[in-house]
Amino acid sequence: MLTAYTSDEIRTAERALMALLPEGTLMRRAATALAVACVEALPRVYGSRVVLLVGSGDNGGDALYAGALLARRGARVDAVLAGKRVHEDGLAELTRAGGRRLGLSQGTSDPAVRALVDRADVLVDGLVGIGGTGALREPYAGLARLAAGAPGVVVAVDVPSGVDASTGEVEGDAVTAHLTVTFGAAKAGLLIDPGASRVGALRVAGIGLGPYLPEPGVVALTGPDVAGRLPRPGAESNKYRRGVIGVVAGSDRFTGAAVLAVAGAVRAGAGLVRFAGAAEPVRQVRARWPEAVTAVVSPGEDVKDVGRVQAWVVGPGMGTDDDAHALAASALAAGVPALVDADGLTLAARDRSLLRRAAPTLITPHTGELGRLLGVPADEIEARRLYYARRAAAELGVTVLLKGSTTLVAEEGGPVRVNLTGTPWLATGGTGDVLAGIAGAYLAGGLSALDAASCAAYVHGLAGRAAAGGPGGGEAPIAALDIARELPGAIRSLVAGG
Ligand SMILES: NC(=O)C1=CN([C@@H]2O[C@H](COP(=O)(O)OP(=O)(O)OC[C@H]3O[C@@H](n4cnc5c(N)ncnc54)[C@H](OP(=O)(O)O)[C@@H]3O)[C@@H](O)[C@H]2O)[C@@H](O)CC1
Ligand SMILES: [K+]
Repeated sequence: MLTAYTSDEIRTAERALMALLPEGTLMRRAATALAVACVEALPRVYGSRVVLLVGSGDNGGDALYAGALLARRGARVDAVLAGKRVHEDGLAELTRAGGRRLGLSQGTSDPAVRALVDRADVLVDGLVGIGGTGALREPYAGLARLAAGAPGVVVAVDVPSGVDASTGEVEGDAVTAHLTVTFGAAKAGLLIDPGASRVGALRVAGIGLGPYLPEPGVVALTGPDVAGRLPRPGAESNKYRRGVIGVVAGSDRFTGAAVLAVAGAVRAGAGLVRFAGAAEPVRQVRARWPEAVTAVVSPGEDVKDVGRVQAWVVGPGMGTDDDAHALAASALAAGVPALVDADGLTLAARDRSLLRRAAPTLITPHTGELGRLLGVPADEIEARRLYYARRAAAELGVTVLLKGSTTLVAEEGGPVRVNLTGTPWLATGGTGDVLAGIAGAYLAGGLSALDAASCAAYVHGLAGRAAAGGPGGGEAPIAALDIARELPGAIRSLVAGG
């Protein structure tokens, strides 16, 4: 499991470790790791051009010491000093190694600065790290904009400047890096958008902080974590023991969501799928998924008549009228785990009592749906994903899977799980319905809401990548049903350790 921390947690650990070590040890460890990363990013070090963007704090100090190491290996190193102060020892080290310095007396539009940035093979962003607060101020903001047009490799020191290391929030200009070398442990903000998309490749450089770190507030499951959690049939299994999932989805107007949710459930390995809905979606589901047991539910009927299930999925495409409300309420009245998605969430936004249940409840909103549930604009949620995922879990008393550029799974009292698989190509109609089916199958298979949600997000992301053209993620458009098709292969390679 990858663990991630806030700036304060890192600082506390850093203080505890620093008290045991000679002064400057940690910075030298950090600078060495940073210099090694720069060496690897360069075709050859000797004769290459390295430009350091240096802020006033220790983040700048790291850049200066790393620059000194590169200068000693024959690189031409120029430091652009952006702050009112500079890490004096770091600057002295760079100067001794033959590096040069340039002030910003003429501002960031200084042609000399632009020329350096334009010719840099590697541009090192040492403006601010975990000490950064709020939107980048000038002249740092101007340098971040300049870095955006740099032709060389942009390497961020600890955190891309302008990204809040604790939350991933980005208030103004921020550096977009090709590679971020972060020290001691991952910072939560490096895993969560909008910050995460500024990070590029992430390298965590150990500097000995491990024993001093607290319980993490943010974690990410890795492949083996997910493989170890997935429900798998044993010799004693039968379709009922493996988990029967009930799906309440679709309407005479919207039939696709029903087919897609059932597809996710079947392909994720549900023992049996029971589908309940209006006549037309039932017809469509029967035609596409003969494996499912279907029942037409007329207005006023109770879904319980469909048969016993171990978990319900309620909502995709079911509509939001009174009949839909009654149907959702009858499924959610059952004392088994339930997943509420899409129209089910719109209904819950109008009537929160739908979510007040004794059995575990998982909601799977995108930012717009969560916005309606909390009464907050969607773009505000997009900007502060970690905060709102946590708040929703606490306020609504449910497990929250917040979809979008980085999927988060939050439950009160525990660390938030970030999903690291996926591809931007997943942002297309119907993929959420497939995800609901997968997570519902895992709930029915006996996983907790937290595990069902995070394992579903993981395999959904893997299948999405495969559908887009390859295990690492290709660049091809995908349709939602492609994800269901790729699921068995993705799960197979995950379980095999691939
Ligand atoms: N943790 C570890 O174990 C290790 C940590 N190490 C390193 O130390 C780094 C932390 O260093 P740090 O504490 O000196 O803070 P840092 O990030 O350099 O920035 C602080 C300065 O930035 C400024 N500033 C702030 N916000 C701003 C804004 N919005 N816009 C513009 N300016 C802004 C503000 O300057 P001021 O405005 O006061 O002049 C403030 O003083 C850490 O990220 C890692 O790289 C390694 O060396 C060793 C191991
Ligand atoms: K930085």
